[in-house]
Amino acid sequence: MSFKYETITLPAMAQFEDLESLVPVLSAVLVVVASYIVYNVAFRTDIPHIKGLPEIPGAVPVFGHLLKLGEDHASVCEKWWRQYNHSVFQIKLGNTRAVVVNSFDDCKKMLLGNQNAVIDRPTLYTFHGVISSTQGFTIGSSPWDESCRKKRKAAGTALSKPALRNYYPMFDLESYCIVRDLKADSRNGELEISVRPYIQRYALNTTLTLCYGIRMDAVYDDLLREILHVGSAISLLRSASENLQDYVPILRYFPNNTKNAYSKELRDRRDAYLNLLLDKVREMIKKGTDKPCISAAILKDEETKLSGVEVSSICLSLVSGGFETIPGTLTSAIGSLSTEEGQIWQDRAYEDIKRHYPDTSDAWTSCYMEEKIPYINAIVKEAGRYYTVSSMSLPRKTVTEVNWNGAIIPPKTMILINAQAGNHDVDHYGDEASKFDPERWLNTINPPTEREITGLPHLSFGTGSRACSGQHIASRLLYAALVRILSSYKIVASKTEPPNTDYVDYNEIKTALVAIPRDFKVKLIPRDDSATSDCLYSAKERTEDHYKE
Ligand code: HEM
Repeated sequence: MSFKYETITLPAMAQFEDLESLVPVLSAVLVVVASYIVYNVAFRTDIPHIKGLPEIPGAVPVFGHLLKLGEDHASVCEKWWRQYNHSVFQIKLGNTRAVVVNSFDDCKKMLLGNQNAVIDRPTLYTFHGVISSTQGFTIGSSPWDESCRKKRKAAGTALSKPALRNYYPMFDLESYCIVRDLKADSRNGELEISVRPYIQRYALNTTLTLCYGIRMDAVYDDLLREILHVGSAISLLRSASENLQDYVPILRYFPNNTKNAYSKELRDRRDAYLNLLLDKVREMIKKGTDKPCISAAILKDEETKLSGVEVSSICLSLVSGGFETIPGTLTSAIGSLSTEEGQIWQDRAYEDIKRHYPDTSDAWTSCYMEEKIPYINAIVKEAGRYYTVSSMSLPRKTVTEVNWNGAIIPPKTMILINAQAGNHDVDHYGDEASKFDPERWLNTINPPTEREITGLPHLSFGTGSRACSGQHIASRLLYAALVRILSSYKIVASKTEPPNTDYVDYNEIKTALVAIPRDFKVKLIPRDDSATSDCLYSAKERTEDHYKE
C-alpha cells in the first residue's frame, strides 16, 4: 500500500505544484475572458462609435439609451434634438447602434439623397426570427434582396394610381357601409357614437378584398376582430420598448421567456386566419366563384415568378399596411374636425363639396374616382402630417457607407427616421407646426385653392426607395370616406367623451409601431337627410352585386 501511495502521490504532488504555478496564468486568462464577456454584454455594439456624429450622453451598460428612451421614442428623440441642438445623432439601443434623424430637411436628405444606401431594413430577433418564420416577412420588414424587390414590384403594380380604377366598386361599397352603419347605429344622430370601428372595417375590408376577394359585412365580425386584434398585438412586438430582447440578446436566454411564447401564440393565430383566407380563395377558384384579387391571380397563374411564401407575404403586407394606419389617421382627423374650432373647417369643406358637386349624389359617385375638392385634399394632407401615425416610420439600414457631412456612417447601420419630429418641425412648417390646420395647404380660402407643393408634403409615408407602396390607395380611401361622411353629417365632439387632439397624446399606446387613437365619441347631425338617404339607396343598388360574402 505504502509503495502504491508513494508511487502515486509523488508525481501527483509534482503535478499539483505545476498547477499551482499555473494559477496566475489561469487567473489572468479568466479575467480576460470575463472582461471580454462583460465588455460584449455590457458595452459592445454591432457598429462601433461613428466618428464625427454626436452621441447622446448617458448611455448605460447593457441597455445603452433604451431605458432613457422610455415608451415614446419619437418624443424623446425630438426633445434630444432640441436640447443638444443636433438633428442627427447616434444612440445605442442595447447592442445596436442607431442613427436618428429628426428635422424635416435632414429626414428628406437621408431618404432621398441616399436612396440606394438606405434601401435595406434591419431584422429583429423576435419579429423576424419567431413571428415571421412561417409566412415570410412583410415587404415593410424585408431586408433588401431579390425576393423583396419582386414583392415590392408586385405590390407597387397592384397599388399604383392607374390600378385604382379596378377598385372603384370596392371603394364605393366600403365607404357606403360606413355611412349606412353610422346612420343605423347612431339612430341617425340620436346617439353619440365611436367612429373607429367603422373605419377599421373600411380599411381591413379594402385590403382583404384586394388580396383575397373576401370582405366582412358586420363591424364586429369575429374573424374581422381576430385579424385586427392579432395584427395589433404583432405590431406592438416590433417596437423597441416592448421588446428589449431584440436589443439585449442575453434576455433571450432567461428561463420562461414569455415574449417568445406569446410571439409563437400570435404567429399561430395569424397563420390560422391567413391559411383560412387562402383556403377560401382556393375553394372559390375550384367552384369558379372567385373574385378578381391578388391571391387568385397568382394562384391561377402558373407562370408567376413568385413563390407561395412570397404571395402570402404580399397579402400580409397589404393587410397589415393599411389596417391600423388608415383608421389611425382618419379617426383622429374626424376628432379634430369635431372640435369647436373644427366646425368652421367642416362647414368650409361642406361648401367646397357643394361648390364642386352641387348635387350631393355626384360627390358620392365621384369621390372614389377623382380627388378634386381642394378643401378635402387639404384635410387629407393635414391629417397625414399632424397625426403621424407611424411616428418613427419603419426602420432602415444602410447597405453602403453614407457620408453625412463628413461623418462616415458604415454599412449595416440602423437608421431611424423621426417622422413625428420632422412633421412638426417649426423651421419647415412655421410657428404653428404643432397645430392641426387644414388651411395651411391652401392658397386661398374663399374659394379654396390648393397650394402647389413641389416635392414632399410630409414624412408620414416615408419617401425614396422604400416609401409606402400604399400611399395612393390610402389617400383615395381617406378622401372618399371624408366626402361621404362630411356631406352627410355635421360632426360634433361628445361633451363627456371628447377626442384628444394633441399630436402626441392622442395615441393611447405610445410603444406601438402604429398609433392607436384614444377612443372618443361624436354626435352626428344630419346635413340633408333626404339627400343622404338617396345617396345611400343608390349606393346600395350599385354595390349589392359586388363582393357579396
Ligand atoms: C395613412 C395610411 C398609411 C401610412 C401613414 C403609411 C405609412 C408607411 C410608412 C411610414 C412606411 C415606411 C416608408 C419608408 O420607409 O420610407 C410604409 C411602408 C409600406 N406601406 Fe404604408 N402607410 C399607409 C397605408 C398603407 C396601405 C393602405 C398599404 C397597402 C394597402 C400600405 C403598404 C405599405 C407597404 C407594402 C410598405 C413597405 C414598403 C417597403 O418597405 O418597401 N401602406 N407605410
